[in-house]
Amino acid sequence: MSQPALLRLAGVSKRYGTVQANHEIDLEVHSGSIHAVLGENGAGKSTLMKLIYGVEQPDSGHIRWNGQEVHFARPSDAQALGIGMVFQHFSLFETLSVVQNVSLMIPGKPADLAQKITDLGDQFGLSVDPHAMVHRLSVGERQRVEIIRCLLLNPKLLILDEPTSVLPPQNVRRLFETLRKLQADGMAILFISHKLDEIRELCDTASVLRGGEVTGRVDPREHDARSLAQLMIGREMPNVAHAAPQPPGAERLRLNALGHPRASRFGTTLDGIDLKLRSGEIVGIAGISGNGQQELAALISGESRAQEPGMIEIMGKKVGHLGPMARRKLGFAFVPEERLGRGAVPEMSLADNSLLTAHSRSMLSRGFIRRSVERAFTRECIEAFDVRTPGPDAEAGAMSGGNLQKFILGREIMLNPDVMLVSQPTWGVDIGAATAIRKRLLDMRDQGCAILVISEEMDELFELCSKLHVLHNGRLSPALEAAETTPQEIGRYMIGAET
Ligand SMILES: Nc1ncnc2c1ncn2[C@@H]1O[C@H](COP(=O)(O)OP(=O)(O)OP(=O)(O)O)[C@@H](O)[C@H]1O
Repeated sequence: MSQPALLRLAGVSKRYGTVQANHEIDLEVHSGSIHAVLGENGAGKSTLMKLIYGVEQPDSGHIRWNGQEVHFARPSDAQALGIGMVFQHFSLFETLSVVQNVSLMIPGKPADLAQKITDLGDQFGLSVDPHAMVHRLSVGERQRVEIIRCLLLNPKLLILDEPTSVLPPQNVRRLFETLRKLQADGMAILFISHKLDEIRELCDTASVLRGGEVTGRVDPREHDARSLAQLMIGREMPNVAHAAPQPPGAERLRLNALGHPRASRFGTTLDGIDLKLRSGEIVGIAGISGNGQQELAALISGESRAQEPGMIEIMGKKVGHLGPMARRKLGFAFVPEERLGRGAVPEMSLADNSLLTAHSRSMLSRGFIRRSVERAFTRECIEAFDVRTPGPDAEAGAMSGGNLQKFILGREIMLNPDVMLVSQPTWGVDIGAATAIRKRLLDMRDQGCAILVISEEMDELFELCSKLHVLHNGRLSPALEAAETTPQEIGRYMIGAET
C-alpha cells in the first residue's frame, strides 16, 4: 500500500504488574482497509485497542495519526480525531433508555436521535427500540446499541472488539455489508474476532498477536481457518473426534407449560414452554437473543420465580418457587451469558469468585472462609481450564474476556453438577479454548450430566446437542432431533416462519 498509514504504532509496549500485555508492537492501519487482529485469549488484543483508543496509555513507543505523533490521555482525545470503538464489555447505563445512553455521547434532540437510531437500525440490521430501557435488553441488543452509538460519531477508524459474537447469523451478514460500505467510503476498520472464517471473509489484512507480540501479518484471504489458527496458537490445531452419545437416562430437568408475563413492556412473555432434559444428553436452545432467552435462563436458575412450583422440576422436585441456592443444592449449576456482574464480581479476586458458587465444597467452616480450600479450588480451576492469569488473587475484572469465561465455566463444571444450564458457552473464547470447552461439555454428558445449552451459534449447537429447540417470541418449538434437522429448518423457526 503506497498511501501513508492512517494509524501507525511503533514499538508500543504496555505492562500490568507482572503481565507484559503488549510488547514492542508495530502496526499500520490504512484507510479503506478492514484489518483483523487475532490471537488467543489473553494475547493482548483488547489492551492494544485500549491504547489506540486512549483508555490506557503505553509505557513506551509511538502512536502516529496521519503521520503526526499523538498522545491520547483519554478516549475523548481519540474520538476528537475520528476514532470510534465498540467494546467487548458494554459501557451502557442500565437505568437509562437507549436514546438517553446515546445522547450522553452524541449531541442532538432526543426525538432526532431516536429517529437516527431507528434509521441506522433499519439500514444496518441493528434494530432496537430507541425508547427501551437498557436493563431490559439482551446482550445482543445492547451490542447493537453500542455499534449504532459509534456509527453516529462518523469515525475515520472504527474499532470493533468481537462485534459479531452475539449477533445472530442474519445480522452478521448485514453488519458485514455495512462494514463493507463503510470501507468503500474510505473508513479504516480494526476488527477483533475469534471467528476465523469471518476474518477470512471480511478482512484484507490480519495482524497476529501471541503473548503480547505481533508474530505475523498476513492476507487472511490467502489462508484457511486451520492455518490462521496455527499462526495464532503457534502449533497445529488438534483434531477432535467426539463419541456418539449413549441413550439418555433419568429425567433431570422438566419444564411444564412454563409461562411468565414479561416484567416490562420491553421484556418477552414466555408462553407454554415444555421441555425435558435427561441424564447423559445435551439439549440446545437456538434462537436470536431477545426472544426470551434471558427470561427463560432466569426462571430455570431461580433468579426469578415461576408462577407455580410445578412449572419447573429439577431432579424430580418441583422448584419453581425456590431460589438459586436451593436449586444448586439439588445438583444444579448455571453459567449465565453475562460474565461480569452475573457470572463473576469484577472487583473480587478469582478465589473469592470461586466462593460465590462453590462454597459448598468445604470452603466454609463455622461461618469462616477456609482460604486454603478456596485457593486450592481456584488453582485447580485455573490449571484444568487453561485460564491464563497470574493466579487466584487476580481480580476477575482485570482478566481478558475469554479467560474469565473459561474460569466461570470451569468453576461450575468442577461442582460436578447433575444438571447444568449454560448460556453462550464459548462467547468470546478463542478457537483452541472453545474446542476444549465443547469437549468438556461432551465429557460431562458422557459421565451422565444433563446439560441445557442456550446458544446463538448454530454450528456449536449442532456439534453438541442431540435435540434442539428454537425459542422465538417467548415460545419454544417442539424438540427437533439434531441428526434429522438442518440449519435451514432451525433458521425458519428462528424467524418465526414455522410457528
Ligand atoms: N487492567 C488490567 N490489570 C491487570 N492485567 C490486565 C489488565 N488488563 C489486561 N490484563 C492482562 O493482560 C493480558 C492481555 O489481556 P487482553 O484483554 O488484552 O487480551 P485479549 O487478547 O484481548 O484476550 P480475549 O481474547 O480473552 O479478550 C492478560 O493476561 C490480562 O489478564
